[in-house]
Amino acid sequence: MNIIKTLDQLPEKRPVVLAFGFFDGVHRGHQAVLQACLQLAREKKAMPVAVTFYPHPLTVLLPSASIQLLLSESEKEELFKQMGFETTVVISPTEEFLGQSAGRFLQSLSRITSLCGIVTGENFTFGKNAEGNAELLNSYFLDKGVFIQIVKLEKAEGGVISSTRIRKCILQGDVKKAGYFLGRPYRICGDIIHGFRRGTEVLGFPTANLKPERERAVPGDGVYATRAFIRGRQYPSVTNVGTNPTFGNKERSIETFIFSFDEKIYDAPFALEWIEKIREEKQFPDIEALCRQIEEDIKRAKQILEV
Ligand SMILES: Cc1cc2nc3c(=O)[nH]c(=O)nc-3n(C[C@H](O)[C@H](O)[C@H](O)COP(=O)(O)O)c2cc1C
Ligand SMILES: Nc1ncnc2c1ncn2[C@@H]1O[C@H](COP(=O)(O)OP(=O)(O)OP(=O)(O)O)[C@@H](O)[C@H]1O
Repeated sequence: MNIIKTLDQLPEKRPVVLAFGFFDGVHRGHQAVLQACLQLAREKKAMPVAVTFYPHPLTVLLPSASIQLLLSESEKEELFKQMGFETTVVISPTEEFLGQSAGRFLQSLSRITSLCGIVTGENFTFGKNAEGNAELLNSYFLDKGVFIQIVKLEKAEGGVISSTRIRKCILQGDVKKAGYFLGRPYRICGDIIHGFRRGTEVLGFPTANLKPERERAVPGDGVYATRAFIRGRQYPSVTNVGTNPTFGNKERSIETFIFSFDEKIYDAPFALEWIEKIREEKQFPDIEALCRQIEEDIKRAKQILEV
C-alpha cells in the first residue's frame, strides 16, 4: 500500500478518483462508497484513492475528547488494500485544515490537475462547521470536468449505518449487531499481558489477558463468545470483560479462555473477534459457583460458534 500524506503528492499524470471520509470501521456504508470509487476508477481508467484522516478530527479540535475507535490506522489501511486500493492519502488534520471554509477546501481540490472523479456518501460534509455538503460538491464541479458520484445511504434496522452507531452497539455489548453493520465480526488486536494467574492456579481456566490499543472501543462488561487468532490460526474461545467482582479487582480486564489450547502465547500477535454476548459479569458467592457458570458459558459459546 502506497501511503501519502497530502493531496499535493497525488500523481500529476495519472487520473485519480477520490473517496473521502474518516471511514472508522470500514462499515457497510463505507464499503458502498469505496466500491463505487473502485468502479468509477475502472470506468475512467483512473487510479482509485481513499482519502482519510488520522488522528480523528474531533480529537484535534477538542484534545480532551476521547474517541473509541473501531480500527487502528494500519487495520484501516489493510482493509482498503484488501478491497483493491493501492494508494491511500492519510491527512493529519491540523486546526487550520479543519477551520478552512468549504469554498477554500473546494478550491484546493480543483487545483489537483489529475482529479477526474470524487465519490462520497449522501451525508458527507466538509469545511468549517461542516458547512459544505455533497450537494455543494456536486454543484461546484458541475462544469469542471470532474465527475461527482454521491452514494445513497446504507441503512439497516431502521436507521443509517454509521461509525457512531456501531461504537454504541459495542459499548452496550451488542457485538452481534455491530458485526452485522460492519459486514464482518468486530475485531480487536493487541498484546497479551500477565493477569493474577488465578485463572490457571485457582479456577483451572487459564486466560490470555488482552491489552488493546489506547483509543480502542472495547465491548461493555460481560461474557462473550469469541474467536481468537494466534499465529495465523483461529481458535474458538470465551471472553470475560470486567473487573472480576468475585475477586474485587480494581482494573477492568479482557480475559479469553481458548478451548483446547495450552501453548505459551505472551509474545505472539493476538486478535479477538467478538461474535455474541452470553451474559452479564456477576459476583459469585464462591469459586465453585463461578467455575460451574464458566462451564455453562463454554457450552453456550460452543453452540454460538458451532463447534
Ligand atoms: C468465561 C469466563 C467468565 C467469567 N465470568 C466471571 C464473572 O461473572 N464474575 C467474575 O468475578 N469473574 C468472572 N470471570 C473472571 C475470573 O474471575 C478470572 O478469569 C480470574 O479472576 C482469573 O484472573 P487472572 O487471569 O487475572 O488470574 C470469568 C472468566 C471467564 C474465562
Ligand atoms: N451508511 C452510509 N451509507 C453510505 N455512505 C456512508 C454511510 N455512512 C457514511 N458514509 C459515507 O462514507 C464516507 C465516510 O464517512 P464517515 O467517516 O463520516 O462515516 P460515518 O459512519 O458517518 O461516521 P460518524 O458516525 O463518525 O459520523 C463519507 O463519504 C460518508 O458520506
